[in-house]
Amino acid sequence: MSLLTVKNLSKIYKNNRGIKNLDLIIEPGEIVALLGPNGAGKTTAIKSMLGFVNITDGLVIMQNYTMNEIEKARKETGIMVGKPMPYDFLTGYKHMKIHSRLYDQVDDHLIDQALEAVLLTPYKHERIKHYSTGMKQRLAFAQAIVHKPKLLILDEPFSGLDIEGKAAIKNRIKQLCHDEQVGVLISSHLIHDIEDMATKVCIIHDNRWLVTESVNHILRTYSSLEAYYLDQVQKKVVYA
Ligand SMILES: Nc1ncnc2c1ncn2[C@@H]1O[C@H](COP(=O)(O)OP(=O)(O)OP(=O)(O)O)[C@@H](O)[C@H]1O
Repeated sequence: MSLLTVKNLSKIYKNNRGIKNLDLIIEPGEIVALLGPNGAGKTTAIKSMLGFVNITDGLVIMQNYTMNEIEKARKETGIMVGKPMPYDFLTGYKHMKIHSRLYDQVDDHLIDQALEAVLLTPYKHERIKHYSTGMKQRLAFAQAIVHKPKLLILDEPFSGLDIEGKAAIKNRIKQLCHDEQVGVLISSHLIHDIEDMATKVCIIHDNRWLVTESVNHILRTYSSLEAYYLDQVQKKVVYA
């Protein structure tokens, strides 16, 4: 059974922008990159799947829940959307402790594991107001994985991260997919951020879905994901 099925999803704002006709499936163990330039509709697509905005049309089934039960689906999913906004006066550890009250199964061991995965162990008793932007981003990822969800939905998770922070998060994502068959959706406007981990790419451009394709399949024909991406965008311009 798929972890996420999105069919013909559209969210069209009054200005006629947003996202149109998105199709996407995430199976256990897959890392799906939602690729598109700034303003393409990535965040709108993710907010629509998660029920944070009312959709215009389409179908979403997340971990066997329909849109009517999206709150249950969200609780079983690891989510990073928007700028992290933890309480500055808490320590990283206390922040995780309070967040974890949402879940029965999260104990100190899981909190420590999540903080370790994002290299925050040495700073866990420091107040968040002393964290850098990248440290807050890493804390947001720790928060997303702490309850061991089977599905992760991450909107631009690498923004503001340095090389080590990015590598730590990528390694944990790959490990979760490989060892625990977690499925992951990662949005990015940078192919280089996802090319060493994505198993599938979903390209959106100009507020429209273009294509969803497996990376193995793409690399049989194209020399790189970048070449494939540029070809898809070029075809769209020609046929528009
Ligand atoms: N609340 C809103 N009302 C009207 N238009 C909106 C709203 N939110 C986003 N848009 C428009 O919808 C389009 C898609 O925006 P979205 O934020 O989803 O893009 P994105 O791909 O996530 O971009 P970025 O990479 O810059 O974060 C943009 O043209 C944006 O201006």
